[in-house]
Amino acid sequence: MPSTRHHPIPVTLLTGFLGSGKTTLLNRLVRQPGMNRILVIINEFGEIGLDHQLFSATDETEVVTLDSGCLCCTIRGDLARTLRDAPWRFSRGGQRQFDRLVIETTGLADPAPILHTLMTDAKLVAQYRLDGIVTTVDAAHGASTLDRHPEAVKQSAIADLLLLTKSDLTDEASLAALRRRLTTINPGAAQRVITAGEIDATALIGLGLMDADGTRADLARWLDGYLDPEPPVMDGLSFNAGGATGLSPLTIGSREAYGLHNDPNRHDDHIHAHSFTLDTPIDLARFEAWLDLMLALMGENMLRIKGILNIEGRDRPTVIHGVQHIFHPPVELDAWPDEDRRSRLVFITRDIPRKSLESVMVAVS
Ligand SMILES: Nc1nc2c(ncn2[C@@H]2O[C@H](COP(=O)(O)OP(=O)(O)OP(=O)(O)O)[C@@H](O)[C@H]2O)c(=O)[nH]1
Repeated sequence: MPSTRHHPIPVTLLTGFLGSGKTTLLNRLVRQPGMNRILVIINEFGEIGLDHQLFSATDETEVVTLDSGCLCCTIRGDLARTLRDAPWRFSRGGQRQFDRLVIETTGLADPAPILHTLMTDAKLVAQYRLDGIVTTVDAAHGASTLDRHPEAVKQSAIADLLLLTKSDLTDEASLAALRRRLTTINPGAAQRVITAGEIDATALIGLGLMDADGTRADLARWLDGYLDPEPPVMDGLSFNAGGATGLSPLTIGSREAYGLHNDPNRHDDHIHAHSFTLDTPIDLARFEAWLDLMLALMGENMLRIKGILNIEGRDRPTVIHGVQHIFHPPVELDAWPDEDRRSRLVFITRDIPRKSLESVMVAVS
């Protein structure tokens, strides 16, 4: 079997609501030059309209609960097996036939269990690394889908890149309103408007935290969508820089700033992105204790956590990356990407008051 130990295969998770254009996008992508060495796994049983040599569909008949035993960690057993077997199944003469994996989820799926599997299954952790989460949003029906389906809100909330599809079926004002709404749900995700799945494949690559060599030159882009105090579409942003504690909280995307009024029945009004910068190095033991407690208490509502940490006594930055209560093992980067040595953390949460996060952030700094 080809070794993947030192070069885990990058994985792109492609999610998005039913009919939002995932398959259309994939069919266009795999035809682009240099994209023939992508393995596409479709986590869906039934008719598949993908015109590609290297793909595998999984059969959702068996449900497996991972070790943590909770509902949000149930995954289709067949998918986990397909992922484990793929490197040898798609190899010829001992040579793996693919360099990148794309997993397309079913439109109604919560993508979290798939991410959990990638992060916790020891064999998969050695074989693969998550490169990014791409979510398609139907520009024509996106707003009503977000209104009616919490799965769609969650798919948007955890994305690294949001692709607004079917822009030909909507008008500019509706598209702009949808974009603003998505910005409030997930201010750090880049947004691209596409038609008929037309996008350069390179735009979907390298969205994650780590480069293959363990450094991340573009770390700023990864976090700064959340941290930029003056992003162009976000007037009304409240920014409280500095303070006696050295804690610089940044509240992003208040709904009123976008002309959106809070409505507890709207799914996305429960989702908030909270960012923090910490000027002083973090006490690791206290931070870990806090994180364990937070995740135990509100794991399922902590949708995504990303952070670069300046840990007391360490010269190099440590990055953390979690989906709900599951974390990638923390990774120490080779070097800080720039002069900024502050710890930066982003939490995308559902129904977690900012104050709960804030009080403990002060405690660890
Ligand atoms: N007008 C228009 N139609 C599109 C566009 N992108 C996709 N479609 C159509 O939308 C329909 C659904 O697209 P799919 O690519 O099958 O969507 P999907 O997300 O894979 O759907 P599921 O697998 O059911 O979740 C198809 O009829 C596509 O031809 C677009 O940009 N414009």
